Amino acid sequence: MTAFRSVAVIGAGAWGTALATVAARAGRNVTLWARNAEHAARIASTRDNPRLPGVRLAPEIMVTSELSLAARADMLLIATPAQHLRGAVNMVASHVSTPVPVIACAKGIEHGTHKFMTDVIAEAAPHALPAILSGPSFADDVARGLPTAVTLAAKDEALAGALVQALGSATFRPYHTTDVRGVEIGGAAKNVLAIAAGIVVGRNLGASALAALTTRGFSELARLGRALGARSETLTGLSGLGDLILTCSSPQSRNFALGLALGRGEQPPAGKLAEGEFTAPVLIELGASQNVEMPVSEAVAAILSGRSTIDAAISGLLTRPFKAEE
Ligand SMILES: NC(=O)C1=CN([C@@H]2O[C@H](COP(=O)(O)OP(=O)(O)OC[C@H]3O[C@@H](n4cnc5c(N)ncnc54)[C@H](OP(=O)(O)O)[C@@H]3O)[C@@H](O)[C@H]2O)C=CC1
Ligand SMILES: O=C(CO)COP(=O)(O)O
Repeated sequence: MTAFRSVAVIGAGAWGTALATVAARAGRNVTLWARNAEHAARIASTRDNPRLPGVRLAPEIMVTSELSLAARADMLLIATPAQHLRGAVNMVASHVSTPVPVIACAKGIEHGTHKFMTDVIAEAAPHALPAILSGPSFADDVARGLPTAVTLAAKDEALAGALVQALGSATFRPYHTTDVRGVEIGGAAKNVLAIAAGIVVGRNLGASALAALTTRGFSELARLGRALGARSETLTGLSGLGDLILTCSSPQSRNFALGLALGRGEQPPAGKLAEGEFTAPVLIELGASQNVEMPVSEAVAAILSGRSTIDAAISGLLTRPFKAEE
């Protein structure tokens, strides 16, 4: 397996910037690609990205808006929002003719197609070796070198292991798996559930309610995962339960912060990407197509679309028939 000496990160947002830092720390030659030339030039000269304020970019990281420079790396990390991943991979694909690993770092499901991120990569870049990186990891923590652990999945175990070797370090510990779908489901669903958790806190429903919501949220994440063939150890692992715990318990999460504002009846934070907002409608369509009950996700989707008030959604969840715990 190749040593993966060079890494390009496509998308210079908070997560792309943190991942560039991680790859540099792991000893790779790193290129960070921003779509906007002015933005790229400003980050390159100031070594600071306003999307991840307070983090100084290591001098050895090359920042560019030239896609041909980035696309020649030994592996590509795609760190755009989930709904823009196809567009980004389409652009990269025209520069890639060898089987290079393309790792999805976004958490979501594509609107319209219901496709998960690695399926989008496989369609948009037929030469690529799709993989996914996901797990409990705030960009700010990762960039500052605080200890974090994530899951990295590829269908080929040797490839997943080699990618982990290339990106891992003492403070960024990826665990490898071949359960690509399990990793994708956890990352997508937890963002929707984190909005619900934020609402619970914003409405002052108490710590017991938050624990109940998080646990019942995990139940529906796991039900959907099982229906789609995910392994239980993935669902209870870093990219499933691990990321759910993180984002359902911290206002540092933009999804939780969105729910918190909604629950308090305040304006949601402006200009902050909360993927759960985009994932919610697709997640419940996917659940329905699999005959999987997802009441918490459905409540979030109904609130976000204006089909339900928060009070009606909470009352709907609390008056569901009693049933056996599974
Ligand atoms: N932040 C975090 O802690 C973590 C985020 N993630 C996931 O990473 C993904 C990205 O999130 P994050 O970096 O935080 O979001 P940000 O909003 O910080 O950044 C998104 C970046 O994507 C760029 N972008 C948007 N559309 C395109 C496009 N079509 N082509 C190329 N680049 C594009 C934006 O460019 P521009 O600046 O020009 O607008 C921006 O730099 C999400 O799916 C998120 O769930 C995963 C783990 C942790
Ligand atoms: O995915 C994340 C942490 O694992 C980041 O969460 P938010 O997108 O909710 O900020």
